[in-house]
Amino acid sequence: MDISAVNALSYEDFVNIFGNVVEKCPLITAAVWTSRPFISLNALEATINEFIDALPESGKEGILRCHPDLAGRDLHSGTLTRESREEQARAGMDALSSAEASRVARLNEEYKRRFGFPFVICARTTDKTRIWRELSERCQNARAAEMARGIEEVKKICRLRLQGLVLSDAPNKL
Ligand SMILES: NC(=O)N[C@H]1NC(=O)NC1=O
Repeated sequence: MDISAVNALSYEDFVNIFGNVVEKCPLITAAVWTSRPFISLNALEATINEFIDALPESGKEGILRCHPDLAGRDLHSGTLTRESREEQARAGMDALSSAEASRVARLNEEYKRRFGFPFVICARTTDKTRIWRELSERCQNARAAEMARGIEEVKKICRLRLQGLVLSDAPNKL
């Protein structure tokens, strides 16, 4: 689908197709629909990012809380969204040893206990080793820094999901 086809979508089709570019936050997609027509994929992405940036802290925390833990309950119970399942699988989260699974569960809980929202990282741009390292290191950050970093990771995830849905006229790099 190219950007002209995106602009021609009905509201319902737009939300059905793009409603999960930010995990479990179709409200964002519904809100940016009114900004069409988009001159490019980058413009659509920028509109989503601007909407996110304009949210109060509580809204940004809400976006982070909509994200499933890496190798967490949703993965084990098969209730991840298709996008999250594919992303987590690519980072090896579905093939952990029991020791690794226990470690990531413990680190996720420690992170959530400290910040009140889950650790979020763009799994498609990293790997298991870097996830371990980032999860440990980022746990030491200040809450405000982690809120900002988590939202930046959400935007990376969103960009890759958009690129999977819309033909871009220029090669986007993360
Ligand atoms: N917690 C977390 O980062 N989850 C997300 N990351 C990603 O790339 N896909 C996810 O499900």
